Amino acid sequence: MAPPTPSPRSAPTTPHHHSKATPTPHHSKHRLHFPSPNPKAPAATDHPVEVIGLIRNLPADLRKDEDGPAACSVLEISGDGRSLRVRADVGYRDFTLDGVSMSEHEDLEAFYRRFVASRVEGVRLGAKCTIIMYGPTGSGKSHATFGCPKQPGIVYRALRDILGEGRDGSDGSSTGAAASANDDEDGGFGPGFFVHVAVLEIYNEEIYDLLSGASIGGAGHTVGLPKGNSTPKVRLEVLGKRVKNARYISGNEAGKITREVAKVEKRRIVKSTRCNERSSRSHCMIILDVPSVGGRLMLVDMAGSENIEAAGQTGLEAKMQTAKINQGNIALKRVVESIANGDSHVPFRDSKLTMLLQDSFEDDKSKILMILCASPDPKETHKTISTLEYGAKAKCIIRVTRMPTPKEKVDPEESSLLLKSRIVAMNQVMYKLQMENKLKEKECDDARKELLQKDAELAKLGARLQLIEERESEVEEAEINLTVDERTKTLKLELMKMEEIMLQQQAELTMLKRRLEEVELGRGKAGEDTLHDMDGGRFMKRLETYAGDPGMVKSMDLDMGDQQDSYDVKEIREDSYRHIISYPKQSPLDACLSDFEEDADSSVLRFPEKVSLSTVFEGDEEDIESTEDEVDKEVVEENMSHARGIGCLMPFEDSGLNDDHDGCGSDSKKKQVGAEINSIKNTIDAISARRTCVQNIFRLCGNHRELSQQVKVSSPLKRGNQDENRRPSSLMLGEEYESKLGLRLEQSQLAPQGKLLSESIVTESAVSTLLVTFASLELGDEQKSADQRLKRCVSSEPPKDLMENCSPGKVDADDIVNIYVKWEASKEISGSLIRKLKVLRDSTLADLRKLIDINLEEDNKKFTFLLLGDPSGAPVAKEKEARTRVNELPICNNQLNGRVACLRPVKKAVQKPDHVPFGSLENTLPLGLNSPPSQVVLPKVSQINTNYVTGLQV
Ligand SMILES: Nc1ncnc2c1ncn2[C@@H]1O[C@H](COP(=O)(O)OP(=O)(O)OP(=O)(O)O)[C@@H](O)[C@H]1O
Repeated sequence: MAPPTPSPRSAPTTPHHHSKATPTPHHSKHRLHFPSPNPKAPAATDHPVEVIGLIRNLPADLRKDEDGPAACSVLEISGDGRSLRVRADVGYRDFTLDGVSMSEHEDLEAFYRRFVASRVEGVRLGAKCTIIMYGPTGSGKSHATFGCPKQPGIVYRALRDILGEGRDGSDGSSTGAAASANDDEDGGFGPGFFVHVAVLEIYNEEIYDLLSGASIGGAGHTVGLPKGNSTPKVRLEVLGKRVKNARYISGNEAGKITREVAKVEKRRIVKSTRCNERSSRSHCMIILDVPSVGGRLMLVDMAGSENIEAAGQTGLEAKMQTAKINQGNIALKRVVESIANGDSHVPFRDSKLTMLLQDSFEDDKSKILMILCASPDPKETHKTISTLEYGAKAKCIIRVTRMPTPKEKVDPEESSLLLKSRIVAMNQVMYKLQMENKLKEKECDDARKELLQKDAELAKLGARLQLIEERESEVEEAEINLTVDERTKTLKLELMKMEEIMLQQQAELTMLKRRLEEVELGRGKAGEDTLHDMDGGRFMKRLETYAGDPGMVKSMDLDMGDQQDSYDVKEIREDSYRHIISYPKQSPLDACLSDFEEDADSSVLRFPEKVSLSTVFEGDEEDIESTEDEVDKEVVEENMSHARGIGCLMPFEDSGLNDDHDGCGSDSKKKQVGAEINSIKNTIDAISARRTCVQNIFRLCGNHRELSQQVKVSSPLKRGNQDENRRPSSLMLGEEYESKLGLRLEQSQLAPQGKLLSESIVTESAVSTLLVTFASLELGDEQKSADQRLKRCVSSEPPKDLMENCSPGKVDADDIVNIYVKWEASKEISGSLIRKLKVLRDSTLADLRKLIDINLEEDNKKFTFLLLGDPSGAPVAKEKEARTRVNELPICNNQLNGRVACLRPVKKAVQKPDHVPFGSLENTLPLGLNSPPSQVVLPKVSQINTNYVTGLQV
């Protein structure tokens, strides 16, 4: 027993009954165009494909088997007539279809009327129907489509039904030709209908127009049909789902159209096969349009779906042809299966046949009637089963009818529930939004509070900052005020101290002046009247005043230990500048002073810068030589000048000046003067130790310059408009000391003028020594004896020792060394020659320093000797200067008596006290040659002691 054939869930029992079926699990776009919003609601479905089984009768040869029993049909209708049972050797299979018709029981007319007429009627009314003849070769497809001479096929019957020619329908055995004849007789009855008929052939996947080129005649309304039958078929192109430029037969006469169609049907390619003597090798499609109502009927007679082996085709062309035929069949099978399975893709484009059938499957108004042709021959059982299986699947194709949209139809309950749910959802959303809003408001409040708190903190910080700034400003101001107060106090104290010092100095000066005046007055009474004419008398008084001042003695005693200075002075007293005091030839003292002044003036005129110091010379040898020559020349001139009035350190016997003083050069006088000089010299030696006391005197007096300045103001030596500031310091000193001493050497009291001028060699040191001696005599126990000796010296008898010391025989020219003083070359100083000095060979650098100090400005007095005289030479420590002799200095320009004293300035860091709001009190005492005598400035406070010491180095 064969297994039951699978049937659709709700297969229609009758071909005309369209029962509603539940949707199949296979949903495709072809079935679910408008899904129902409510799945519970029944869906309006439709079966677009009806499957009808058409079982031909057994071939005549099988029914009339003379040698054996007739073949038995393997097919039989079961059940309600819609199931077909296929019998096999081992069983059967039942296939439920929409209808089954067996030719042996029902002819074509009955079949048509039972299964097709209703469809055609629909087409006539405007429906669209596609009738597909499917089945293996020889199963009667063509026979059912076109009929036979006795029984017209479905095409002709449809034409008749549409055009009204087949109302009687009784002649079911009439063929196409017969029908055509009858039509001619009837003359047609469908004046209201008009049809277009096109006949196409699909062969080897090409579409041919069977009407094109066909010889069509008759009374039919034909369009574009050429006459003659020899014209080859025209191949058509497919444009979308339709063919392009297909010819058609138009008319309302069924007979005529039938005849024409019957003619062109003959043009189909047929071939005799083992299964079919006239097997169709192509698919034939007849399209009948009813344009007045829009109906369309498509009849498709498919080629046999046999396999190649079964078809008995041999050869490559035959196999290819069979393959092409099967391609259409297979494509249609796939389309049906895809639609039935609900696939998203339906392979309509796999073949030309399916392309033209696409509208039939997709159009909702289109119905498909699939007629499964089968043969009851037992040999064709497997084909029959295959065809039925295919039909059964096509029957499963359903199409969901259009359902109203939700807008068009809304279920009130559903709408209510939906609205309620929506309301609930909206309430929930609103509640959520409200909560979020509250949360946001809370956060906003917190942020606002935090912001306010931050603002408050910021305000506090600002206030605190302002307070701190105010406090800082107050503290700073207080500190500044305190500092200013402290500095003000300090400055006031310093100022007070300075004022006290100044007052004290002024008091001391006043006292000293008063003492000096008293001394001068005392001396004036006791001394010669001539001394009162000169300012030097006042100096005598001052010295006497000092001598009577116990405070002075006391202060002088404090400096008694400065033996080094006294030693130095002693060393240089005869080694420094040597000048011959010139005295007038005629009058004893006036002439002397006159000559002295003349000499001084001349010296000033001649030696503004180089009385004892030479002019600047460069380091070049030629310059040095020229400078040396110039210096020598000047020295000679100086000697010559001194020979005339003043003279220089020269041997007495060589001076030649003795001859110039006739009447004054007696031997007795000479001896007397020499003895006096010797005496003075001895006295100088004796009181050299008291020099410190004199220095203290000068210190108390301010300094010797001040005294000299005061003396010079009242000195008769100051005459005319000559600038005494230009005088050489040596001359000034000599003049000063002379004035201070009240030294008036009268001609009668001295040696003969000529002798004296030439032989009285009084150096500045000697004069200073005289002063020192005098002062010492005034101050010490030996004052009177010294005074007497000085009086003798200045009166008529010069000390013998002095004369001896100053004798020309004791000062040899070889003992004099010319010292060329120069600065060490540097960025600030060019290293040029400063002065030329003459010193004794035994002199030390300390002696030389004293001489240099006299001729240097105050600011340049700090220097260091360079022993080698070269800038690269080793500096000499100051404490070693007293032990270093000038001979150790380098020789200048190969001169045995020439030495170079190279000075390296000592840079002193002057720090001005920043807290002193006043200008510094500069010590601009006229130490230099160019300093104006009128400037009397107190020394710096911080350098008072130093300056005093420096001032005493003279
Ligand atoms: N119901 C029927 N009654 C009488 N003869 C029939 C019937 N069906 C088919 N035949 C005959 O069988 C032969 C084959 O039929 P037909 O050509 O229609 O087969 P087919 O399915 O079209 O084959 P193919 O696919 O090869 O064209 C024809 O000679 C035809 O006259």
